Amino acid sequence: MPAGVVDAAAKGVRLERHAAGAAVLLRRASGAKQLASASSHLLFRATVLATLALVVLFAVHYPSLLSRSFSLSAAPSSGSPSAAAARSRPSHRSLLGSGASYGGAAWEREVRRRATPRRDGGLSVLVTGAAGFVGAHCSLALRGRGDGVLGLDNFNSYYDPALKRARQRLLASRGVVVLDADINDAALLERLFAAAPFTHVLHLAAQAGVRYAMQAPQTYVASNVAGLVSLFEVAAKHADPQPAIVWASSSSVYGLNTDAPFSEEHRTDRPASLYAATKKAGEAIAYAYNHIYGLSITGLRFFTVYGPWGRPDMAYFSFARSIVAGEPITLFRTADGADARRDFTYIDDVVKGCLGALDTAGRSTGDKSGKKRGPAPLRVYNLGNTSPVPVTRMVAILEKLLGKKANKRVVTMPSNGDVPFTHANVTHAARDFGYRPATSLEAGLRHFVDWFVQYYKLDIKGSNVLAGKTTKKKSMAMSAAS
Ligand SMILES: O=C(O)[C@H]1O[C@H](OP(=O)(O)OP(=O)(O)OC[C@H]2O[C@@H](n3ccc(=O)[nH]c3=O)[C@H](O)[C@@H]2O)[C@H](O)[C@@H](O)[C@H]1O
Repeated sequence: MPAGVVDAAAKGVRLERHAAGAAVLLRRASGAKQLASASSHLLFRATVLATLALVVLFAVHYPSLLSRSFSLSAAPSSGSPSAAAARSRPSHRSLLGSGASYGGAAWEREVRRRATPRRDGGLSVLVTGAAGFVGAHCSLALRGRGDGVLGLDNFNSYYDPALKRARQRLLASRGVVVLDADINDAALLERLFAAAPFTHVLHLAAQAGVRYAMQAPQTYVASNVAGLVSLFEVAAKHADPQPAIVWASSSSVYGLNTDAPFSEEHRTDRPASLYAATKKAGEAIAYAYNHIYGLSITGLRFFTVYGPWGRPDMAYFSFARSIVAGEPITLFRTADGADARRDFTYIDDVVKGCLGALDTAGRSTGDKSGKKRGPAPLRVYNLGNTSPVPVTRMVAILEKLLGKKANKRVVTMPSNGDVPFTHANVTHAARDFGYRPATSLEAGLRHFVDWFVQYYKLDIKGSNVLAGKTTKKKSMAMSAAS
């Protein structure tokens, strides 16, 4: 075969191959096109279905977001507060989410609404530790007089979180929302201050308990030092306007002070526990933030606060439980055989002190730019009862109220942070905001035991609590406050 023919034939074969290849490519291309078109149909349908599902989900949850959760109108009826609280759902959780999920326009609107006072000249207060003992009582009192209140609490398990949840439900039933949030979550605090112009912060979130500090020292640093700094930082640098801050210090800062009664002028440089040391550190930190940023700061030194809805870790509460259960209680005596004494202070008196401190807290003088216009108030007050009582006397009152003898074991006070006595001088608080403690330990414990028996649904025969002997109205003051 001539070479040209061979070439032509070869070219023809190549051309045929190319043609065949092109046909295959074309077929593949058209297949791909069909596939792409089928996929886009599928994608379109999936998008439509997903959108529909989202619409349905939103429709189901929207009411809980804005109405059910915030129309917290189911007030506890008569009967035990716990039962009433259990009937009221913790719906604000679904409403306000938790932690990082907080935010959005609807959330901000609701934060603002909660923070808005309902009376002329009312305060707008962010309460930290609002599901705690003092926090819950103060939140209700503030709300009851028409101030705007928004609470937050991290619901830690230092003591039974179920009690904190019960307080939260009670507050919810009175229109106070408590967010699940930690004071160390600076981003959340910033969002809160961006959403609402809080005029005041009542900062009660803390790691409490004197003796527990031996077991869990870091939790004290995290809450009482790092948490305090976190709050001060946001209040100083992000809040506009800067709020005035009233916060919980402690009688324990007097430590091994022997001058009595304890005055704010006495030395507080001998803390006997890490708890006391963190509260003392808090007072120094407050000084620095006041000095640098012009934050108005008031520290309140609480003296062994007790009452209904109290803290189960405290002696009066745990002793009551042990007496009812027939279990032994351990009483501490000093090395020279003296009874430990405490200036037990009733919760209603402390609430009045907290509100008085808020009402008289002057304004902060700084702004977000870091400038301050002049000195801002820096205050510290004792909130005690001014009449120390031996712990043995406290036990005797409980025995009488519960109609049952305690099984007592007396030991020498271990060196775990305890102090032998506390005794408050409250002349400064009396002078500046009319603080006058008015509740004897007998009366206060009666209110506590009344609540205690109802909350835990105890049926105590022979006690002085039931059979209408107590002033129910008074002991249920917190649940009745609105
Ligand atoms: O004022 C405060 O700043 C602190 O008050 C509270 O501390 P305290 O005054 O130590 O209260 P609390 O534990 O109820 O012990 C009371 C008495 O019972 C004695 N006590 C205690 C336990 C025990 O098993 N036996 C006993 O005899 C004990 O020796 C003491 O004499 C808060 O807990 C604390 O968070 C902080 O707020």
